Amino acid sequence: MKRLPWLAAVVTLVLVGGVLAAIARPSPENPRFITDDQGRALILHGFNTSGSTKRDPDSMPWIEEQDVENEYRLMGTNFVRFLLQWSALEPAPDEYDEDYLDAVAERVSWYADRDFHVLLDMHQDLWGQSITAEGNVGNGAPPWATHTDGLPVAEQEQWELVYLEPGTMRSFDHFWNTTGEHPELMDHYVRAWGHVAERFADEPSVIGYDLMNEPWGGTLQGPAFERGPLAELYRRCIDAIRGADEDSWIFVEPQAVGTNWGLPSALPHLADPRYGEPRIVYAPHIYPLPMDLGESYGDDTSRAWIDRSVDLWRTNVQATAERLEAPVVLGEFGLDTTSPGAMEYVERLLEVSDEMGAGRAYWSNDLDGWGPWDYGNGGEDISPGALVEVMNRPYPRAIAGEPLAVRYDHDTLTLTVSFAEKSDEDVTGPTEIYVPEDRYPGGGTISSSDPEGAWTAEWDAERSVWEVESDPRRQEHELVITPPS
Ligand SMILES: CN(C)c1ccc(C(=O)NC[C@H]2N[C@H](CO)[C@@H](O)[C@@H]2O)cc1
Repeated sequence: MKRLPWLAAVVTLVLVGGVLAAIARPSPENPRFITDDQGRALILHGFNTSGSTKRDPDSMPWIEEQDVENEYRLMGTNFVRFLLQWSALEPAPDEYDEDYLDAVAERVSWYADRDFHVLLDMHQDLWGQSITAEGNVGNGAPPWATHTDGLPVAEQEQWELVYLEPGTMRSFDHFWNTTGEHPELMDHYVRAWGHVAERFADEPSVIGYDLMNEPWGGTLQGPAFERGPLAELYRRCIDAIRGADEDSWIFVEPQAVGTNWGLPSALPHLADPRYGEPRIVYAPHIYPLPMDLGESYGDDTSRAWIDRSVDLWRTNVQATAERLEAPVVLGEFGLDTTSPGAMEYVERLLEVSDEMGAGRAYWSNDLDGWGPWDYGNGGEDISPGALVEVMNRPYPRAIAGEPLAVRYDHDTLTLTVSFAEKSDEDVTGPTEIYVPEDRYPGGGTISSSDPEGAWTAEWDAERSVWEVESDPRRQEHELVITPPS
């Protein structure tokens, strides 16, 4: 991609300056957290798995079970955004491929056996493979649901521009019923989600469903799209899922364009008909515009623009999460790990998601220079890349209370976890903190603000996790973990 620093600066200045004036306002921290069946707040930390799914003949990621084991051993992750393909799920109208779902379920079990939380992501990019005859550009929707009306779709040097191709625009316009000619498409999509929910409703490791990856409104953009057909799709999918699964969390994304850069979303509040607290999660992505334009975090001027974009993104994400009354999971963040300053950028986003109390999934677990692996010999030789050390950081997997703050100081390797007792709810089980054994032999040193003898900490060497039982008589607790003193 050509470097256009002056354009990056001008465009970002306009975006950040203009929108900050209109939108920026202090907003309360993340109003809620995703909780497990013991009422504990979950901090989700993991990867998108994987980009390779888009081109795999079976629509499966490249990973095998040993790769899941390696990921846990090397990085202690507890979350995976697992890519699904509608085209594999429903190869013909109302015909579901149960072998495909069996293959998904097998991979879910690999993660379940290691206490991961699995988010099933109905992934699309550029609508679907059959927007071009070669089938090598888009992914997601099946051919029978793709109506380009014969309009052209030319491949582009920058893949994103294919979203603007007439045939791609038409395919989306038919799906959102902007044309009024194919209302059946959204019907099928909604029923497909209902079928997936029926299949995984009783799988406790499936934490939830991400209804559509990076939605694109075609000729309908911005609030007209997000508050119109996108919200309609979400409401219908929520109802279909709740007809089969009362308890999983339902993840909704804003339109990608603009919000990936930090601009505000107009997504409206979405009701959850389940009995009890709503379980809707706001799941935006972040790809700062200066980086999309080729700037790197290693350049001081660009880093300043990127940091301002990240701050804008955070402000607007928290405003939308407040409106949705939803916890936040950063569904995608990532970059070319060989670019200058790449690891500092990742550290910054891990810090921001910690401060927001947000989960996060790095894009992506692939052998492609963005992922955590160095690889050679056609992918046969895989070894940990630079990203592994950055992602392999101590973090609280589950917090037995209401999180107040999670702070990791990578200079002193000190993790601080503060949380309050939740008097109004039953919370059972320990606070679980993953600590990488390599830099914290034996789990390092752990301390609590609770009185001596009123709290306990057990080191589970097999999982590399501290299990902490705190003093219920204390309203607030602060745990501090450092390398062995
Ligand atoms: C014009 N539109 C609609 C558009 C432009 C750019 C992206 C994008 O960069 N997305 C970032 C990453 N997300 C996908 C997977 O979800 C990756 O392939 C992209 O790198 C998305 C949409």
